Amino acid sequence: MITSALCAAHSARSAAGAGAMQAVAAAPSAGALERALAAAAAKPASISNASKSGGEFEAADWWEEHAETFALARSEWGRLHPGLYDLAANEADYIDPSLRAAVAAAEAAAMAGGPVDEAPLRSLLKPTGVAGVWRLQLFTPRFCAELREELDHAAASGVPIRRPNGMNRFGAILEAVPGGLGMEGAMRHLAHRYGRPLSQMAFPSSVGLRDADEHYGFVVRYRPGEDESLAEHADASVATINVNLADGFRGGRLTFKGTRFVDADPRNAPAAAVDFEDFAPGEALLHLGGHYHAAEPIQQGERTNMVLWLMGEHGVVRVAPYERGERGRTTPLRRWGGAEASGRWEALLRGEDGGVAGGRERDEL
Ligand SMILES: O=C(O)CCC(=O)C(=O)O
Ligand SMILES: [Fe+2]
Repeated sequence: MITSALCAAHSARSAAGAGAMQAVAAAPSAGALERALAAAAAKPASISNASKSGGEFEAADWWEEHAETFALARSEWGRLHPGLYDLAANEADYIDPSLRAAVAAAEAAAMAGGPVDEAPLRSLLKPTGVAGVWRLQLFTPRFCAELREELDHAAASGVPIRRPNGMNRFGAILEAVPGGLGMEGAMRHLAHRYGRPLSQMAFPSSVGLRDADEHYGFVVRYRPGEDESLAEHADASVATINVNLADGFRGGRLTFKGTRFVDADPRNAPAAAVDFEDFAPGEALLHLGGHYHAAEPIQQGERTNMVLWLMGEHGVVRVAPYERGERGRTTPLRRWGGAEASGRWEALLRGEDGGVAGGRERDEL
């Protein structure tokens, strides 16, 4: 289990991330790149990405100490594809057109007061052969190519890049945490407009109104001689989106077992595999964070995936399934009310709402 990964990410975000973000907004200070490279050269041996579990705390103090310098150094080095950092403004380039259109239609219906027909959206979620694991085209191939190039560009600067989580050692954190790449605006947009409502729709008894408001986005990379596989675990998320970013590899299937707090003996449930080999760039998996999974060894080439973990405020992961009619359970109207919608339902969650929970919506609770 890597449930502590978020704790590290969240404390890092509040302790040093805010400072780093402010620093990026200021004019790049000359010499930050030089200072970052000097810090990298003097990197203590403990930052060796050695641990395959619990690694989220590896050298946390060192990353916090240098967070501002590294963020400044990155802005001095510059971005290769600045559009990636503003997903909201560049959706036409990056989000799959069918998904975009279906989401826009659902949002428009919700804003008009409903009803919201989710059939077009549901038809975009394809079965994978593993119950509870869905497949969808999320990004355009262009997004995938540009993100991979952006990671290579960031690595070429020599500014250290922090490991993505406690188990994966290679890749990058896309959030505004020390050692991360600072794409938190894009991750927030992806989570709020797509990840949250899609996971609420796919898993209505596990993902409620406020259970997927926060996000932790990162990239994992598998190649011979580095990370080749990933041990069985559940994520520090209520739901996870895992996007295939490239093709040209063999192996690396994900095997799934049961789901924590849902299945009686989840780790001893029979395993079923999803093979990324026939996934196009930009095709994604959507699964519950509590669904135990492992990555089989890569056999040939390199596999790079972008992962978005979704969770509630302060990194809280809701594990109890919702009962029918339980407050906080979503309906189509509530899911697609738009990025700002969750605030509209506060009254409902406090039990003060008289209108929204009535009429047509009541049947769906
Ligand atoms: O290898 C993958 O695609 C999955 C990675 C994963 O499960 C994780 O980082 O939580
Ligand atoms: Fe995982």
